Amino acid sequence: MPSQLWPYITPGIPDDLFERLPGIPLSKREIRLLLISQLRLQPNSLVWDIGAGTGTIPVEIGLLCPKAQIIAVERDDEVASLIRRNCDRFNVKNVEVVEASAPECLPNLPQAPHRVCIEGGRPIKDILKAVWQYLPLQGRVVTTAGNLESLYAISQGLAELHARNIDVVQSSVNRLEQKGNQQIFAAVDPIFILSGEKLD
Ligand SMILES: C[S@@+](CC[C@H](N)C(=O)[O-])C[C@H]1O[C@@H](n2cnc3c(N)ncnc32)[C@H](O)[C@@H]1O
Repeated sequence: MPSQLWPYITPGIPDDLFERLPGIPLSKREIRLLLISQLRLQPNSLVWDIGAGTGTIPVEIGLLCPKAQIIAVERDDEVASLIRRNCDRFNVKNVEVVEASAPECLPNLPQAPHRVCIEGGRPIKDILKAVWQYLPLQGRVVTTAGNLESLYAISQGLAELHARNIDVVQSSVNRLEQKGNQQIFAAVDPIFILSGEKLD
């Protein structure tokens, strides 16, 4: 592991330490922290990350829970390779990258995930409903919405699925940035983080 990446073994890895590909989104550090907190991980959790993108969530979970099994699902093959490289970069060994599209691939994944993070796939409500079929009792889903349409679709989906302990948090984060000769606070795009559990 390059020395600059050590000792990032706690959640909240700075965004610029991940390898990026142009145009491929990344959950910003502060949003990631909220998302990971909402996952309420356990040491041996089986976690599905649907639409894993740059791989920031699998890397963070892999470092936090080295005994967990993390399945990173990504439909784009170049992006899937990026996830593998980011896992190598942080020496994360417990992530399996599945190059496939959800929800079609769900029957072929290791079954009965304790935790599912959904950050990709449209329509999002259909992905949520498909994932729910594979969730065991006590299982928990965390998903994000960056716009009103997704927020509405996910809330409606959670309600229709009779999800319990529904939790919705909206981020409000400002970062200090240099602009010309001034330091200003720039807003990070607000994101809704929605969670729900399957209890019956
Ligand atoms: C917002 S990005 C995820 C960013 C990620 N959380 C991170 O911080 O690195 C969403 C990703 O989902 C992938 N995706 C979209 N629809 C998908 C689907 N149906 N199945 C699998 N991956 C999908 C996209 O290719 C994209 O890379």
